[in-house]
Parts: sequence; structure tokens; C-alpha cells
Amino acid sequence: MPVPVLLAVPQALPTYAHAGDAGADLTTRVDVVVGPGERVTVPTGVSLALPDGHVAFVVPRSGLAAKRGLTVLNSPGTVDAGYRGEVRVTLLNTDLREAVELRAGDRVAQVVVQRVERVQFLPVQELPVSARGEGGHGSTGGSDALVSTAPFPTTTTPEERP
Ligand SMILES: O=c1ccn([C@H]2C[C@H](O)[C@@H](COP(=O)(O)OP(=O)(O)OP(=O)(O)O)O2)c(=O)[nH]1
Repeated sequence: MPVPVLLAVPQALPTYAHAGDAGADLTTRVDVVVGPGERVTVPTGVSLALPDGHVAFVVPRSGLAAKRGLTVLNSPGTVDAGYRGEVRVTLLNTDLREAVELRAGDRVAQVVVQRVERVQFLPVQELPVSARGEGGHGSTGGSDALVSTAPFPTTTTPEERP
């Protein structure tokens, strides 16, 4: 599917590294140092005209995440089909000891283009039943880490409290 792309610099063109890849790499067009625990928003030099009914999600690169602790803070960043501005990536250095130095042209994130549905949200009195019901947030278990002595961080009404 062709997607018109406006480039600040020719090398900013998002590229799929391999046939079959879902994500095309995005690069920073500026040099930047992301200090330990800091976040920074970098420009990518890419502006898109996605067809209606599509979205581009900005997501982290697993190598940078695993090796350097660098992630995309708002992952997945949502690029709306109608957005014509430059795509920016908000990076977070989760490593509290080492800074991450990035040079212009370095691949910092990837973009995944998907179809999306527009739905009509219809207020109702009751929802149809389902197998899962209201179970969530670890209701199926599967990990000791889910057992916590801390209070479940959600707001409850007095009647709902044990
Ligand atoms: O990682 C991202 C996320 C968003 N955007 C751009 C494209 C998107 O269409 C626009 C708005 O994003 P979003 O709706 O997430 O931001 P908001 O904070 O809700 O702002 P707005 O009030 O402009 O919608 O910003 C990026 O460049 N990078």
C-alpha cells in the first residue's frame, strides 16, 4: 500500500529491515543524549499521509530496550491518519546509571501501520455476558509476582470495599 511521505532529509525514509517485518525503522534527525532516567522527544524527519482507516503505531526497538533500557514512553505512540506534522518519538531511558547517546540517523523506534475500525459507542443498561466477565488484572494467575500485599490501586465505592 503506497503511503505518501514527506522527508526532512532523504535518509529519514522509514525502512523495513527484512521482508515480512511489521515495523519500519524510524531515525532521529538530531544528535541527542538521553540521560539516566530522562526522557526526550526527537524529530524523525518523517511526515505521513496515511489513508483513512489506518493508523501508525510508534513502538520501541527491542535491541535498544534490552541492551540500553531505551523505550518509547507513550508506546504505542498513535499517529492518526489525519496528522500531517512530523512524527516525533518520545524516548525514555529507563537505565538509571548510563546515558544513551544518539546520533542523527540512528534508528530509535519503529512504526507499525495497521487498519483500524471506527466504532459507534452505544450507551446501554447491560452488557452481553461473556466467558471472562469482569475478571482482569491477573484474575487468571500464572505468576507469583501477581501476589501482592499492596492494596489494589483502583478506586472503589464504600459498598464495594471488603
Ligand atoms: O508518538 C507519537 C504520538 C503522536 N504523534 C503525533 C501524531 C498524532 O496524530 C498526534 C497526536 O497524538 P495524540 O492524540 O496521542 O496526542 P494528544 O496528546 O492526545 O494530542 P492532541 O490533543 O493533539 O490529539 O501527535 C507523534 O508524532 N508521535
